[in-house]
Amino acid sequence: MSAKIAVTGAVGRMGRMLIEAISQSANAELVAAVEHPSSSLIGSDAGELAGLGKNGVIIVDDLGKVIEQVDAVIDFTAPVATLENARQCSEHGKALVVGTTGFDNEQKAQLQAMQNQMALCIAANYSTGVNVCLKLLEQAAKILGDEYDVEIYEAHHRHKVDAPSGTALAMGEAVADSLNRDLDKVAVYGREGQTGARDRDTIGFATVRGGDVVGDHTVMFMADGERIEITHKASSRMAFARGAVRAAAWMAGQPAGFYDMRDVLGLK
Ligand SMILES: NC(=O)C1=CN([C@@H]2O[C@H](COP(=O)(O)OP(=O)(O)OC[C@H]3O[C@@H](n4cnc5c(N)ncnc54)[C@H](OP(=O)(O)O)[C@@H]3O)[C@@H](O)[C@H]2O)C=CC1
Ligand SMILES: O=C(O)C1=N[C@H](C(=O)O)C[C@H](O)C1
Repeated sequence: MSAKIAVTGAVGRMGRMLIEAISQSANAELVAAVEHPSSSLIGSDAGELAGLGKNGVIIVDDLGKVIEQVDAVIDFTAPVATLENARQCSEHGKALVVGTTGFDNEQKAQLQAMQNQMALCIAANYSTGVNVCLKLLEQAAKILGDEYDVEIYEAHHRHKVDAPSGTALAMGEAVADSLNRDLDKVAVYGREGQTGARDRDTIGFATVRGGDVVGDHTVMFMADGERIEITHKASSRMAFARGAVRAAAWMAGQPAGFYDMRDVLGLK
């Protein structure tokens, strides 16, 4: 049986891609689409906006109007919108797949506190490739230990509003945890001026924004005489969308609790 899905942020870059990915999935069915109340596209056909032709799903301005019809919600919007949608999912016990990035610590805590009322999946990146990279990074960091300097580079399109990317932060956390470091204490977000020599335990982040770059991430482990680089390059948002739809179909059958894409892929 296919899971009945609502997509929030339905007209956004990821929203449209998610609607297309659902149309290609045997395990998911689009039953609702939600957009910002101020959008001129409320009342439009979601399939048509995604370039698929009419599918009869009319875009509404509030998740509350459609939530009873769904098994799971996929939300790729912005932190404030995601928190509001999560509150509605928790009140109705609906599964939620969160793709939004850029939460502050307070927002993260508010989201995580809802895990007892709903099946909640949060991942900064739903592509299979990035989740395999996270696993490889844990292994590399454990083997290489403290002798290698770790730096993380990411590049995205000119419209991205948060930095560093959620994926870069997740990669930093994977490495820091494996090295028994606290990322909040060792992260360096950019360097300028007389910085002094590199502090051994730091994990540096470098951010590039421009053009239509879908998402590039490289983690470098550097020592005297050699360097290892683990790189992921996304060339289509479909890689994220397919993963999120897979997660939503899986989450629809899960008990309340906190999950990420590595649970969905069986990588834990
Ligand atoms: N986890 C993953 O695999 C991936 C995560 N992302 C993340 O997903 C998020 C969305 O990315 P993207 O699709 O490129 O962004 P877009 O800006 O294209 O889309 C976001 C959508 O959410 C809507 N939205 C924003 N704020 C609100 C609000 N307060 N209430 C209701 N609707 C709102 C926007 O409407 P409006 O334009 O009217 O504000 C828009 O339709 C980002 O955080 C991004 O980092 C992206 C790709 C992959
Ligand atoms: O905003 C984007 O586009 C992306 N955001 C996610 C992130 O912040 O890591 C995932 C992906 O890299 C694309």
